[in-house]
Amino acid sequence: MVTAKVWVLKKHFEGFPQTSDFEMKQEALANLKDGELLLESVFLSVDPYMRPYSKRDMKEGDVMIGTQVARIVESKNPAFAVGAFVVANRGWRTHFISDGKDLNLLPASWPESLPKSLALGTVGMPGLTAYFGLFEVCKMKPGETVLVNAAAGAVGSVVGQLAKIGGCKVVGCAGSDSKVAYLKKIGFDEAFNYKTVTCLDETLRKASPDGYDCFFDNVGGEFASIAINHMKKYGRIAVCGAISQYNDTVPQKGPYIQFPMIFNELSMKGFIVTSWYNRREEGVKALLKWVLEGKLKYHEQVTERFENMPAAFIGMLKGENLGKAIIKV
Ligand SMILES: NC(=O)C1=CN([C@@H]2O[C@H](COP(=O)(O)OP(=O)(O)OC[C@H]3O[C@@H](n4cnc5c(N)ncnc54)[C@H](OP(=O)(O)O)[C@@H]3O)[C@@H](O)[C@H]2O)C=CC1
Ligand SMILES: CCCCC/C=C\CC(=O)/C=C/C=C/C=C/[C@@H](O)CCCC(=O)O
Repeated sequence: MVTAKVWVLKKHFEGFPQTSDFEMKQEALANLKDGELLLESVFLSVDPYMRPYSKRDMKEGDVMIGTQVARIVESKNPAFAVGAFVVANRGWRTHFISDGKDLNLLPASWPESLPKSLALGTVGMPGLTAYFGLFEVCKMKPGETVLVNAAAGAVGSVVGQLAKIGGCKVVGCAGSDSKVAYLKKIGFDEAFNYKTVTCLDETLRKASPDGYDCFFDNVGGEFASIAINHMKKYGRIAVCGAISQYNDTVPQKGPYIQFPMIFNELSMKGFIVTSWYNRREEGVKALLKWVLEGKLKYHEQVTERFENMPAAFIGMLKGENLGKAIIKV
């Protein structure tokens, strides 16, 4: 009998999550039935969506939502061999049983040399978010100028590099000087620390005096309200996330945005990456190719041990991660 360790949401978050909001429990797993398989999580993901989704989708006592790269350790399902690796969406747990219907095998072309954790980041949901957000929502064209915030993170760092691959000028911001240095290292044309600039409006103008064709917004809030005034005519805004608001206890008051929307006839579209999952294979194939060609660089903020998962989640929300935040079990 295998016993899984799981993290449950003990108490709904109020403001920033606290470690006391989580509780680790043990879960005895039954013996496999025909068609089932037993898996162990090898890498787990912590992502910003877990903060707002926990309020919308979870009740206290539920296992925290999330995805993992898992290895098949026992199989009574002929379609899945022991030793194979999959991406699953089974939450914060060390082991789980599946009937195989909710598993995505890692591509057969995945080279041994490439960390399998990338299937949770650059070559996984965040990378696909950047891919579809840029190509299908922003519809960026060569020669355009792209702005992206949270640019040193799992999604933003891919947005900037894909925009460079697409022949665009890229401006990004992040919350530390070391992250800004990283952005310049991976090819951003302009990068700034939004926490230390004296005037965001002036900084955005200086970075691109003609304005921006595409704005990939991961942050929302005041940044977005200022940035929208720097959009070129017919500019496009991909509303990807609003992490500046996820931990608010009192909703922020957003200034008036209709004027630049109308005056510059802007397109602004919210999107959720799972709406593009019918083309997931296309995206993963493209991202994997660019990584292997060295055109798409990656960085992972790896936290060791399952027990440290809440701290890693809180740290990511506070900006302590460079690149994708990952837990190595
Ligand atoms: N629509 C969709 O389908 C998806 C949307 N998303 C969204 O994309 C965004 C980025 O996600 P992801 O790349 O996974 O996360 P990141 O790896 O970028 O980590 C979150 C980062 O957000 C930044 N941040 C945190 N609080 C604030 C704040 N108050 N103001 C500005 N920046 C802040 C921090 O970086 P910094 O140092 O820059 O402050 C932190 O490192 C999130 O909003 C997320 O919800 C992600 C996946 C799918
Ligand atoms: C202040 C309100 C903010 C609303 C937008 C919140 C988050 C946007 C975002 O980050 C979306 C992420 C989507 C992630 C999808 C992950 C999938 O791997 C599975 C997620 C769970 C599920 O839908 O089954």
